[in-house]
Amino acid sequence: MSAPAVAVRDLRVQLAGVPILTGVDLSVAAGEWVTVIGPNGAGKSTLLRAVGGLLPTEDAVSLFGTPIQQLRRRDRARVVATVAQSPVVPAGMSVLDYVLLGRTPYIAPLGRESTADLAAAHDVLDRLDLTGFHARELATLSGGERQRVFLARAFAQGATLLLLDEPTSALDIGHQQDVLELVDQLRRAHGLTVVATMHDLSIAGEYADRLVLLADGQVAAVGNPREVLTTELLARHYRATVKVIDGERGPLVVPVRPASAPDGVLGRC
Ligand SMILES: Nc1ncnc2c1ncn2[C@@H]1O[C@H](COP(=O)(O)OP(=O)(O)OP(=O)(O)O)[C@@H](O)[C@H]1O
Repeated sequence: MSAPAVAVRDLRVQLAGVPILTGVDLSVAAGEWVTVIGPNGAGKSTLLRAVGGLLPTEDAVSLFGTPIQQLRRRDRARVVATVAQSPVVPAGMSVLDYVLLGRTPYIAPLGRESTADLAAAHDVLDRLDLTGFHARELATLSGGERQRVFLARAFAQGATLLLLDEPTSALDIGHQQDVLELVDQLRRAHGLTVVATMHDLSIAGEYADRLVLLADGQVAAVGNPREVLTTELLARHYRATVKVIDGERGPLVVPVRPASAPDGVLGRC
């Protein structure tokens, strides 16, 4: 049997001396789409950063059977592409140059991008509805346009594992669907594995094979969307009053105004 795309065993992460993740286990099969959900501060982004090799994790994280700390930077970039929640935008950089950063693992040190690299960059820009944006300075784009450029860079990287931290948070409903359908098409066409985080629970359930509910730095539930998106689990871990409706592609989660404000509601604002 082949190694899972992602294997996380007893992952513990402390930041500034504070335990953020405490004993997280997660296994994601090659080709699978897993979305991590959970309330603010649960540790979702931290988990993605650890899986992407952006935090020291000793031997707790392996990608396709190799402990991530053993992968050299260039090799790791061919395996895993990460779209962070708020990537740093280099000052003065054009959209095309930013997307071409995704081709770095394929360009020789001190070399220049090839025609194939340029074609790959233009192709992803077209697919993400960004034709004509290549010469624009990244900093001048709207939030949603910029978010699609961040995704374009990750797609251009041609990695087999995509880590997407709230990839559609700035997108209008149409572009949300376009982007997630594109991720799913790429996944099916190229056997990509996707690990995402999302706050929109209905969308999370419509696209993911499995959901992982993270709460207080621990896995509180894992399973298919119907198993995880239940009124009980969402009330317990989000302190939210919701209705869960049976949708064609998975459960749809609708927030409903509680009969009275739950205890501590002001403390959450
Ligand atoms: N560098 C850091 N130093 C100290 N604490 C940190 C650091 N980075 C994150 N944290 C804390 O770790 C906890 C988890 O953060 P994380 O960003 O992983 O949560 P999240 O589940 O992605 O939250 P959200 O849904 O709000 O994006 C939070 O309490 C956050 O304040």
